Amino acid sequence: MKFSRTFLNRLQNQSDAADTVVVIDVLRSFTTAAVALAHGARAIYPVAEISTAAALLDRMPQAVSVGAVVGGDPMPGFDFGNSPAQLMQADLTGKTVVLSTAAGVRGLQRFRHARQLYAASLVCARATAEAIRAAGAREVCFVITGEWVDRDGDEDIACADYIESLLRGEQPAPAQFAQRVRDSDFGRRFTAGSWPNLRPGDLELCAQPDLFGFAMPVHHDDGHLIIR
Ligand SMILES: O=C(O)[C@H](CS(=O)(=O)O)OP(=O)(O)O
Repeated sequence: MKFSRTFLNRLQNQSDAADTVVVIDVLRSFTTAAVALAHGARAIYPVAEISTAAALLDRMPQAVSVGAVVGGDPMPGFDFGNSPAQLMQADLTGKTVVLSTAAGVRGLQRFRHARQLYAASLVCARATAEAIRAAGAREVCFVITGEWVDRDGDEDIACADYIESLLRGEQPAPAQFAQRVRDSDFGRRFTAGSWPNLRPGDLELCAQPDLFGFAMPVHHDDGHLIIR
């Protein structure tokens, strides 16, 4: 198996990886998505544009809207912010979720034509590695969504390192990757006390390796991406 990395927010090095693409967003989109599925959501539509989210919500009035703007403040008018800790308290049994976030969802849309596409975070890292192996991947490209001019993105790089190590047949110690999530530039904002919508409870959840035993393959449904 061959491995590569792409950084969503760099103009350079944007490969058009077409085999297996793993879009990583530990803080917080794909931890939020995993919690939503674990709490009963039947499907998640990751949409980048607000207009698309609005159209889907019009078509599916029972759907739950989850999202945040760049920086992490909740999307105005949505039912929930991009907060896994908040969703842990919600009963989403049988619900459809429309997820609109600034980085993770954009990464999925950017690589929507990959042969196999996964949304991944630390809470489902081992299950993601197992799903990739079972699908017979030849080339795996990890997309790092959390690197910005003022953030190192190491929460996502750590998750990529962990999944890649598992795929190489190594036995990595999960705790070191969890610590990197906490120590990342964005991770430290959750404990700084100066970002009211970035709360420590979210960081604690996002830094739990393999909390869930399922992967999040992304499929196509009537012109939209869908995670079931
Ligand atoms: O809401 C979040 O935690 C982040 C904010 S930002 O876009 O990285 O500034 O969004 P996400 O898409 O989950 O990375």
